[in-house]
Amino acid sequence: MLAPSLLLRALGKAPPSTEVSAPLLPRSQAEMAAPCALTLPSPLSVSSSSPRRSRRSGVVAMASVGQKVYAPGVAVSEGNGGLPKIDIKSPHGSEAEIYLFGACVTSWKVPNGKDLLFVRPDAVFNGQKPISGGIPHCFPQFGPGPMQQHGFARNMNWSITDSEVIEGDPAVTLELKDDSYSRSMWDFSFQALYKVALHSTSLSTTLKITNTDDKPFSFNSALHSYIRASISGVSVKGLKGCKTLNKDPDPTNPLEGKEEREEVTFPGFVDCVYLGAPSELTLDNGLGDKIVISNANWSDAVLWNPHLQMEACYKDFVCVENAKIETLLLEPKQSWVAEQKIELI
Ligand SMILES: O=P(O)(O)OC[C@H]1O[C@@H](O)[C@H](O)[C@@H](O)[C@@H]1O
Repeated sequence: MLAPSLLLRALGKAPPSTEVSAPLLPRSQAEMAAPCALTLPSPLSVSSSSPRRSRRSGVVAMASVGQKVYAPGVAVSEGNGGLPKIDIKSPHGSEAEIYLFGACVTSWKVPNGKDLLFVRPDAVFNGQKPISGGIPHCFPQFGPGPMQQHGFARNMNWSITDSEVIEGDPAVTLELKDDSYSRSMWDFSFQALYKVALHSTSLSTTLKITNTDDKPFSFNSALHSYIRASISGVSVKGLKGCKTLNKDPDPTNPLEGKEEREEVTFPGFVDCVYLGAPSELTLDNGLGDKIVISNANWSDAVLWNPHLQMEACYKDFVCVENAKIETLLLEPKQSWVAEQKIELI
């Protein structure tokens, strides 16, 4: 049972919307709709004053204002450190957990019970430091840069704006808006909407950043995905030919190069940005699983394994991050949308 104060935080500041949240775009549509930055004519949220339910082309949505009513397969509970988390369960047997702090997906279990994500043993759940593991956000800065490492979205509380069932599977949408904390680092008004949709063998996320200010802003971003692995057996396919920015040895002065390998492996420390990455990478996690990480509009990728810098856990994970490294400019009212799908094949 969630403590009342936590429940209030979980229910968040914004009323859930039910009418206009679209199912995840098929890849081709997402690409067409968002080649770079697109202007959406109308705001995304339509608020309701009482719980209600709508059904449109396979989408069932349930939401309430100030009441704990979510779509079937979606619940809010108390997680580590008393932080609220969303639990989503698919009737196909997969499940995921998302902390409102950082909108961080910390667990994604496929029907055989395996959790394909990894949370570092040094992760703290105190609502102060970002959660080190799962899929943290890097926004509005990937870094290094003038702001704190990876920006602020991973250490702010997001709120739930929508929950729905799409063709039998649950999905939730979280929202982040600027506040005094974000403005102390980045003085802009913005809205981030993050939709997480569970399927039997895949997890999709759609991130939409909207400039709600009256002046343009620039940002970059990444989904810093920690994938459970056995590092000596890990390989990532699909990056051959990409321009690389190798952050080893100096992250502030990365070395330019080109990836020549069909398969990238992790025999030691790796911290490398791949510019113009393809829309699909194949990861062998070294544990017997093949995972396809596909995306629309995340133009770049990052591979990271800390090796002996994190002696206690480096063997157990690899970060394969979809990223937008080259700075993106959004004019007032413009939005940028990017989608990621992680699929066990
Ligand atoms: O420990 P953090 O702040 O989550 O960052 C971990 C790493 O994240 C990676 O994305 C960066 O490329 C690395 O340079 C960085 O060290």
